[in-house]
Amino acid sequence: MTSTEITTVSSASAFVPGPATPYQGDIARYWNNEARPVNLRLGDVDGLYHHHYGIGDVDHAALGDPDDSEHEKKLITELHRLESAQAEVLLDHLGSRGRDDTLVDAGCGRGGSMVMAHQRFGCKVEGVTLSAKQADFANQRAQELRVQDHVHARVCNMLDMPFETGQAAGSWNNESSMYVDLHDLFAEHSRILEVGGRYVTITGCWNPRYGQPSKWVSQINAHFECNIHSRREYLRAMADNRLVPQTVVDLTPATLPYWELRATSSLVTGIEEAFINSYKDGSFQYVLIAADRV
Ligand SMILES: C[S@@+](CC[C@H](N)C(=O)[O-])C[C@H]1O[C@@H](n2cnc3c(N)ncnc32)[C@H](O)[C@@H]1O
Ligand SMILES: CC(C)=CCC/C(C)=C/COP(=O)(O)OP(=O)(O)O
Ligand SMILES: [Mg+2]
Repeated sequence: MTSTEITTVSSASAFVPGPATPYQGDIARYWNNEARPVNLRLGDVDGLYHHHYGIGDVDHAALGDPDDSEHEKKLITELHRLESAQAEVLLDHLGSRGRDDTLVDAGCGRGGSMVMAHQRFGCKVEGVTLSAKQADFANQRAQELRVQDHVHARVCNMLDMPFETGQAAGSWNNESSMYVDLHDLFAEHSRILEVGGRYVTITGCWNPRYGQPSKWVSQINAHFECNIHSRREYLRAMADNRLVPQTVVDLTPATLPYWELRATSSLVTGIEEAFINSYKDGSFQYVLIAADRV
């Protein structure tokens, strides 16, 4: 039996096809097995679980004295605040969306951004992830928050989503586009988005001005089993798929305080140095791109 013929059962959806490629099978396994305290402890702060990084200045007054017995707890709360601030900025770039709209979170993780989008716009939010564990987690959270009629995750390949052509008023990738071919990805977003719809991504990308992916970028790829694209590739693949950038923001200076704070916490994972060094040597950038579907 080939991998495409295999079917698996998940409580997130009755029948889901097996992974489209062996690589996607590896990524599904990766996220099914993921339980890093840096993600779970931060999510426990307010019940919004993120798998992305933070932006904004650190509130040193909120952190208080490092010798304080509550310091670690305050640090976790602060890191989480910066990660939620990142999601708010992504949602800002979706523009004003109505209650009757459908938004699509491609690579939705545990669903924190989906809940935030619903709370902001009142609309329906559909998420896709390769991981059954993440989809179940996101749907469980939606149920606990009583938003399950509006927020729903499913196990599905973002390159082949079960949405009608033009069904979505907005869609996004929050740190999930480094797992797929960008031409395939933007062709699919372009298909599901209505004309005039909005696409937003926040991503880490290598900087063409540096030349090639640096050793730090290669280290990040190996750590997460992903394939970071260049900034140039994003813009080219969008242009080829009727996605016209309206805003490009270099968030690198805004994310460095998050990383420097995280590097001092007990929840370090060992990847902090690669992010800090690559952001500082200019080989890697944290960017937001918002594009109009034309
Ligand atoms: C780093 S996490 C980001 C999660 C979420 N966007 C957030 O901000 O919390 C990457 C996500 O991309 C998803 N992913 C990777 N490749 C995918 C694919 N081909 N189709 C659907 N989801 C995919 C993973 O399952 C995971 O949920
Ligand atoms: C910007 C880039 C290159 C992102 C790669 C994708 C990724 C793994 C994001 C964070 O996930 P996470 O929140 O699970 O990671 P961590 O455990 O490090 O917090
Ligand atoms: Mg994290």
